[in-house]
Amino acid sequence: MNDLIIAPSILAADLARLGDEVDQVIRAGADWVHFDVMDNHYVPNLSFGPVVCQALRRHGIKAPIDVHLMVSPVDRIIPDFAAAGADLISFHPEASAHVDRSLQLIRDQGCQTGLVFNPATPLDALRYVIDKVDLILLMSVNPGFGGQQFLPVTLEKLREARALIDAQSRPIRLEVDGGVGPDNIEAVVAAGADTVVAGSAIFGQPDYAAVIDTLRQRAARAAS
Ligand SMILES: O=C(CO)[C@@H](O)[C@H](O)COP(=O)(O)O
Repeated sequence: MNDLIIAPSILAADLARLGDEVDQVIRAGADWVHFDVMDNHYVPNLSFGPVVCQALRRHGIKAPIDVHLMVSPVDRIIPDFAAAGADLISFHPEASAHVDRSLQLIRDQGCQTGLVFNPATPLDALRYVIDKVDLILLMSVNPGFGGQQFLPVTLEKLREARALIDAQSRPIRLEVDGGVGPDNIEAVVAAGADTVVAGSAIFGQPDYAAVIDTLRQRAARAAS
């Protein structure tokens, strides 16, 4: 398995102290910053946009920023996030009229690409574009809110996505997002995830290093 990447979702951080929260969670051992963008249209909630991403870069955050667009349409905002310092930009195929074009647009801006699948969305869109995808993100909750319960059907879908990825000749990361924490990280990693988003499981604890350490230890059990 690839090295495990832990990407705390800043949606669950104390947003009044966002720069310090991100510094703290990266110092505590997190790998990426997961940046959830909600537009009150594709999902029934509103979060933050490129200016906040840029503010994190200006604050001095060097860790990769993994932008998850829960917006429709997607193309107009992609260059803004690339300019704001995103490293990877993911979107939902049903939110883009031209999935191939949106993936190419992300690449043209110098970022890595991700396609995101809601719990009830099949992986079909990958069939014709997998050669342009650097990361597959499986939602294990319906998107729009942090702090929801993990949907167990995701495990089967992770296995399906893992088989697809393993049949490719180039690396693609498999990320899971929603309701993931110490109680189920072993199961998601055993099912094929190599990149784990966790919001409330990390920011809801007083000691970020302790919870990230627990997540890594439990994930390692999947390999043994
Ligand atoms: O994209 C989303 C929700 O739409 C996620 O990134 C959640 O924000 C993860 O939060 P937890 O379920 O880990 O609290």
